[in-house]
Amino acid sequence: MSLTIAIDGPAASGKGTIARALAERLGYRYLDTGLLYRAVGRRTLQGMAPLDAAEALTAAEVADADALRAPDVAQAASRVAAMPEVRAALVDFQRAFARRMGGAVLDGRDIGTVICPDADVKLFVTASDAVRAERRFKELSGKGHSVTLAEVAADLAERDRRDAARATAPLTAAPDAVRMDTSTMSIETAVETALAVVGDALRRTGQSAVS
Ligand SMILES: Nc1ncnc2c1ncn2[C@@H]1O[C@H](COP(=O)(O)OP(=O)(O)OP(=O)(O)O)[C@@H](O)[C@H]1O
Ligand SMILES: Nc1ccn([C@@H]2O[C@H](COP(=O)(O)O)[C@@H](O)[C@H]2O)c(=O)n1
Repeated sequence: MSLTIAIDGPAASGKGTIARALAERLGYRYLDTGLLYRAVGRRTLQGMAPLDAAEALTAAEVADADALRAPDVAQAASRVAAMPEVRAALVDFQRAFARRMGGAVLDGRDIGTVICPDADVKLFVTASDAVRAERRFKELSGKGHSVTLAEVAADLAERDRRDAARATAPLTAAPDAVRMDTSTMSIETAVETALAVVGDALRRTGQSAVS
């Protein structure tokens, strides 16, 4: 037996960093569900209509990950993510991924609330607005994007507002999620804190703890 781990939170809170590290330490598969919405958003920037599920998944697989990380793609992703038909088209793929044998870690905005409401572990990862903006600014500048800290902060604020306000699957913590504020945590501390929560779930379900 193995676990399904759902990690949600606002943009640049560090959930992907934690999710990837957990998947690596546990030998689970990892799905960054934001990439699905980014792929759909990118296609709309290219003048195409929002896609059906199969096309979205292909777009996420074939698109160059760095291109999907661009700030205009993030905004487009957040706009298409507010469309119920786009979300509906992506549900089955995400749920099937979570159910496959061998354990899975998924991160996004609605994993613990809508995609995997029965997940064994739910984390809701946050950090202060200033810390998130600083982290994303560093990341984008490091990849050669020409952005200012103020632009990055405005982008995050607009996406968070839209993601939390939409009617379908808004960004919110599941009532049973463990909240983690990573504002003052190093990456190592954040990963160890998440691993401790996973360790509790493994013991609860009679499985051996993470080594
Ligand atoms: N605890 C931390 N301390 C310092 N930097 C961090 C920490 N956690 C993550 N980062 C850095 O912050 C940036 C954003 O992290 P990450 O991509 O994990 O966020 P995210 O919540 O998955 O964002 P998004 O939803 O936009 O994909 C990355 O550059 C990452 O290396
Ligand atoms: N489960 C999810 C995942 C993402 N979104 C939307 O996609 C945008 C980009 O996501 P990142 O995690 O890559 O930043 C995000 O702002 C959301 O609008 C979503 O709705 N549900």
